[in-house]
Amino acid sequence: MPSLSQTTSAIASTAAILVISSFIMPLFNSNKLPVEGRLVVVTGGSQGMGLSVAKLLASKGANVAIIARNREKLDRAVGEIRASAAKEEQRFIAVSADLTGASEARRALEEIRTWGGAPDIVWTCAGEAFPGFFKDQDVQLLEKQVQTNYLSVLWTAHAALNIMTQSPLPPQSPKRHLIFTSSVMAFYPLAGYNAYTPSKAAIRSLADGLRQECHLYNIAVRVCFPGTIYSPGFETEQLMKPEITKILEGSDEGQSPDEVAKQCVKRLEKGHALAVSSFMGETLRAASWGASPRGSWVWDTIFAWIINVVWLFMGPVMDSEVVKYRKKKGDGAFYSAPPKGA
Ligand SMILES: NC(=O)C1=CN([C@@H]2O[C@H](COP(=O)(O)OP(=O)(O)OC[C@H]3O[C@@H](n4cnc5c(N)ncnc54)[C@H](OP(=O)(O)O)[C@@H]3O)[C@@H](O)[C@H]2O)C=CC1
Ligand SMILES: CCCCCCCCCCCCCCCC(=O)[C@@H](N)CO
Repeated sequence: MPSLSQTTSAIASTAAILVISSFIMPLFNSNKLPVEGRLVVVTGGSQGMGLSVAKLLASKGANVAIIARNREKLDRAVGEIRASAAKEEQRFIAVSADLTGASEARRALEEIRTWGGAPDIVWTCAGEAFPGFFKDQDVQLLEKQVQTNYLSVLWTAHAALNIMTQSPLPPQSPKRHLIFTSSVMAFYPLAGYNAYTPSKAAIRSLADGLRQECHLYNIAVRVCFPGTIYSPGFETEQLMKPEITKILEGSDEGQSPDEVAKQCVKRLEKGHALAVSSFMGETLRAASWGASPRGSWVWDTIFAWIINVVWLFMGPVMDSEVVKYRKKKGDGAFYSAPPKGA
């Protein structure tokens, strides 16, 4: 039996090693996402999180190309991005394209290649949510959300990878990156977002598979999982969001687009494959790791054990909110109206 003093000193020295190494290790950790002088493409870069990402990377010295549909918003955004630049010689361009079409995505990226060469980093931020009850949404709206949230990423990634692999970098160069934007709801779907969330979950799946495949080209594949972002898109979605959805997502504090960009970039610079932007994101990710690479082996493993137990209680609590809401509104309140004449 070790004595009490032996046990105490073992614990104390382990703690000391952990504390000291947590100060020393960062000194050896290089930035995994250097952007200075490199070409970054940001889809959905004309507003919200995409614009914040573009401005932040411009402030770190990147040349930035943004893609979105609306020309006026694009032009205004490029002005803002240019104003954030670190140096005079950085270059910026805005390309208008609807990324839900494969040929448009290809054209936009080819236009950028002609302008500035093959991109080093392609970060997809384009996406939009139209919350509502699944059964009440018309099929066009269901399809549109798959197109804007999933197909736009699929086409962008496909075109980008083809362009990147046609102009290989010298072996010692920092890695090229494909970065996708999903949502914390890829980890925990909520009522009212069922036309949107599956596309965000598909993005995570695409990233996990492509990350493995892209080791063939030494290209890093990453995903960000923001929670609520107080963006122009969020204001629009609030107008149609069911009350119960607002209740369910109410415990998420939300972040400004600038804060989301800052938090995601910080974690991508550390090399996180699944980059969250908040503690809520970390909590929701904890029980959803599967085989994805962890950010911190020790912390993510211990936290996952804890959260797996927490969900035993939180899952039913969240579901019971919906049942409570149904009872408050009266059973049958959410049924569809019978067809006319029936
Ligand atoms: N807001 C939130 O609470 C959350 C958002 N997210 C995700 O984060 C990302 C950024 O969200 P947010 O900051 O709210 O963005 P916004 O909705 O404010 O902006 C969306 C951007 O994407 C562009 N875009 C939309 N559709 C297309 C298209 N078909 N082709 C090309 N560009 C398109 C828009 O420009 P234009 O309309 O001119 O094309 C705009 O630049 C999205 O992927 C979103 O799904 C994730 C979690 C939470
Ligand atoms: C383990 C215990 C945790 C239980 C708490 C669960 C709370 C869930 C909050 C989810 C917030 C969803 C924000 C994403 C929004 C989004 O993607 C859209 N706004 C798209 O635009």
